[in-house]
Amino acid sequence: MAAADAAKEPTSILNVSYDVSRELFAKLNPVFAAEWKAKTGKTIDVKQSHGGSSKQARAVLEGLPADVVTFNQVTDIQVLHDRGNLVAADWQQKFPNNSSPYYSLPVFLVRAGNPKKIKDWGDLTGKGVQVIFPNPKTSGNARYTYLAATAYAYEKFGGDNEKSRTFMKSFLGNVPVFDTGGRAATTTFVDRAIGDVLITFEAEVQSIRREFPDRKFEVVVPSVSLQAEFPVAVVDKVVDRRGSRAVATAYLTFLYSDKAQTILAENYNRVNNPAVAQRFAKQFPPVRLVTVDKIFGGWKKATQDHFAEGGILDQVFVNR
Ligand SMILES: O=S(=O)([O-])[S-]
Repeated sequence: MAAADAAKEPTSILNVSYDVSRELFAKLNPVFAAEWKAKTGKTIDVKQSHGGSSKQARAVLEGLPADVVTFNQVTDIQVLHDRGNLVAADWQQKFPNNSSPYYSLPVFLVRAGNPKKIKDWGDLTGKGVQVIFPNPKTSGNARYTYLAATAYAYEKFGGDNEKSRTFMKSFLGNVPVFDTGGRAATTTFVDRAIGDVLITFEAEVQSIRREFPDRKFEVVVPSVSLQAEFPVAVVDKVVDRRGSRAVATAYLTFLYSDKAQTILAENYNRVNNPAVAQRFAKQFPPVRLVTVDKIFGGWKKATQDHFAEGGILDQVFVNR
């Protein structure tokens, strides 16, 4: 790089991320900064921004200068290409595993002793059970929950659409409040003590359990859940303007390193690195995971069918 360009290199980058990843990236960022310093002699400060993932994607489209995005759903990155040409068309090919350095799934957190005896999705539709998860219109986390429950219903009712819709109507009818993001849903369940079950990513559920040992929350892993991906991308338009491409790319590459994969697994995110996955295997109960591609024909179709204006979500929720 020419001296003039090097002089322009920024001393910070911004990672715009989903709602419940604050603490995770607060752990990863200083490790990356130390590695970057050791390798290049340069100081870098990785700044963080968090919120409901689709809301965050909209903010980036509206000008929030993200050098990188670390989201929880491919559509939230794809929209940055489709609507703003901010990321490359082939962004999913830029990093391993379709640019998804880790994965997770929605699981349940219930109150001490599991008083409502909640074991599976089918236990969440009964009278008197209150279910907490955020709004599928603004939160990727919530979309995984909604689709996981739908996948369960499809299986249970042998693909019968009417029965599945009735199931989803009861399920959604048991949600007393739809927060905009995953962390607000956590606050509703933990601090406001509303609800019998919180449904969110396994990493969030485990971190709540560890943070509040005296509350004796219990984790329940349902019989089937949906694989959640956590895709990442360099925001080309921003890094080219700011001169931060090298450090932004190194940052996302770092997420695949043994060190970062270990931190991810320590924080209850499932990883693909075989050695790290094996070392942490005990903390991840086996679960049958289905995918959006297999059950719903991919995110594009799932979004059109379920989450678009007037889609199945609007129909089953409004008509409850
Ligand atoms: O951002 S989130 O609500 O999907 S965790």
